Amino acid sequence: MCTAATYQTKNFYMGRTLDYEFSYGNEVTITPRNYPFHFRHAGTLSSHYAMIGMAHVAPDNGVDYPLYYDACNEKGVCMAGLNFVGNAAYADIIDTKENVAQFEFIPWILSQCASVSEAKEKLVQMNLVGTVFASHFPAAQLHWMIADKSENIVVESMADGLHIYDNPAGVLTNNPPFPMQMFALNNYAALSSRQPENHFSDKLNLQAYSRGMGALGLPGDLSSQSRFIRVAFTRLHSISGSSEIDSVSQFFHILGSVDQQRGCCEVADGKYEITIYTSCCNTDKGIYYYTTYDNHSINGIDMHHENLDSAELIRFAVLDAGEIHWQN
Ligand SMILES: C[C@H](CCC(=O)NCCS(=O)(=O)O)[C@H]1CC[C@H]2[C@@H]3[C@H](O)C[C@@H]4C[C@H](O)CC[C@]4(C)[C@H]3C[C@H](O)[C@]12C
Repeated sequence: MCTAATYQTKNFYMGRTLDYEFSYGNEVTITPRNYPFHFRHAGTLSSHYAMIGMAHVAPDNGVDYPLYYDACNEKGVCMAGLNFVGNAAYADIIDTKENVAQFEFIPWILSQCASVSEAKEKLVQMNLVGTVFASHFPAAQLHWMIADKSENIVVESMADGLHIYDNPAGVLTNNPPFPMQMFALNNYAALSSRQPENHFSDKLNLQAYSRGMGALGLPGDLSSQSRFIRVAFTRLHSISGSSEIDSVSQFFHILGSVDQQRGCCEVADGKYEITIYTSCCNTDKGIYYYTTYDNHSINGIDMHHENLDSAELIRFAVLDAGEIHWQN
């Protein structure tokens, strides 16, 4: 399971949890402006917007290629891919369209679009195809959130075509398709961050005997529908200062509401899904923050501290080891 969300304070933030039972091996990866993208069907882009995000880097014709999971570009557009297993379906190649392989979707949008509005224009001419990166990497079955400070959309490629939805909740998880996730919010319209009043019956003296009872009924399990509701509630009620540390700290608390602990979600005999990493990107400043399952300290990488005019990927190994700051 995975969850992505956005958050607005003085700056605009987007991040995700990456939940899975094993890691493909990922690094925080900056693609500078002059790294040539050789798209499989859509030609070569020699110069483009720079981006930073989490990627598995693999050789492609002798050159390192960034297989992004989530990323943000220097214009403040960000994008995350989340599992959509059983529902994702990619199209066949159509000669009259711009054919984009599923693994190229994040770089194809982020390298060329300065806003979600520009991304929407690109999507009109795009045909998302199932071309694989390599034979040992079958096409990932995903759907995507694309956001900037003004707009948030979800893109789902299904057997009946490409769907683009506005995302007023600012959240994406996994199955079912996005319109069903949004519809389920209707069931929780009565939930509140305030204490409840007794609407049950005036014949009974019902009391709020504990704090937090306004949100009684908020689903606590790890299913993607429940995580969608829980993160939407947490995000929409979130209050924080607008400084960088206040905002980033609050963002990690929002996604912390759907953190997956080892042992609670068994996906095969003895195999458990966990939150491998949680990310938070300051999309205005191009800073990528992350924590990992064992490393709860917030680590940060600022793309503007690197030479963004270069032509080679800039890669940072994830700091995975947990640390305790002893005070005596
Ligand atoms: C497994 C990841 C998604 C995690 C997730 O959504 N878990 C939820 C599980 S469930 O639905 O609730 O069961 C996805 C997100 C991004 C994916 C990767 C990226 O798409 C980049 C390449 C794409 C290649 O086709 C496959 C390898 C790959 C390197 C992908 C491997 C894997 O599918 C990743 C890492």
